[in-house]
Amino acid sequence: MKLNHLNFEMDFLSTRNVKLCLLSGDPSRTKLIAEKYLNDAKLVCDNRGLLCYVGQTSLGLPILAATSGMGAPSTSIVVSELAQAGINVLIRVGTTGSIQKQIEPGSLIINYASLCKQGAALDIAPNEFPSVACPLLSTDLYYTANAIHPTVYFGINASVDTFYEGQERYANANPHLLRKQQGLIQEYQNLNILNFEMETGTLFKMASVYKLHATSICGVVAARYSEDEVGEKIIHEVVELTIDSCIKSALKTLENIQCGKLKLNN
Ligand SMILES: O=P(O)(O)O[C@H]1O[C@H](CO)[C@@H](O)[C@H]1O
Ligand SMILES: O=c1cc[nH]c(=O)[nH]1
Repeated sequence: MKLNHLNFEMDFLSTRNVKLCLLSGDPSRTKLIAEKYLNDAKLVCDNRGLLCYVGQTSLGLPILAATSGMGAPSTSIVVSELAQAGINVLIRVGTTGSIQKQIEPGSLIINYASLCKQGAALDIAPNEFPSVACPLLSTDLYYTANAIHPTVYFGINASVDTFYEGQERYANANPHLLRKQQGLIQEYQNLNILNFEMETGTLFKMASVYKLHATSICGVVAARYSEDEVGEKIIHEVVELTIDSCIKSALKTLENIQCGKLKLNN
């Protein structure tokens, strides 16, 4: 039987012993991972902008590079189907906007927990259910990233459903944000939240409920603490540099699992 959206046979991955996955919001990042960082990558799904490739790490063992799409509803479909297909470790490789002044564009952030303000997650677990990463996976990723990149941060993010209103962007088709969105960045800065993005919170809740292991590493591509218009923008020049380090770090952590150096409890 085929999966509803990922379009490959339910047992396609398990019969090839593929259990580890790098999950990106952007399909072009999935393609990049497959073509530049994996050996012998083969496209196994191309449906609705959701790309999946099976390829091998430098250890000659298989992993999946998959697309979540943007936001929690799409992520929830993809993560559920990957779990049905036997994936049990997921590392989100994404982009993010920093809200803390010390975290400049070009830095990496590993999130070990999320303030999860996402509608889709409410269909999976109660609002109060913690949105936490796998601690062992996150810690290993923190060390691998530090060996690769000069500026790596470890902390809590806010996962929200909108890129504009939900992240207090005034340079928007709708500059009249609801009162509850006005001052959001300041409020979250005071809560020591490091960054905004749109998938991690739901991924973490799903992983806990489905008994999977998940974590998240993102490149900082926007400085949301900046008062001027620059802070509202994605800095595209920084994306490539940070994403290269995110992918290398996440791959190294998956290789640590493959060679037995990192053991995750079941
Ligand atoms: O770069 P990706 O992984 O898509 O992640 C971030 O970028 C998108 C918004 O531009 C959202 O999906 C957000 O979470
Ligand atoms: O500011 C940003 C940058 C990337 N992704 C987001 O969700 N927000």
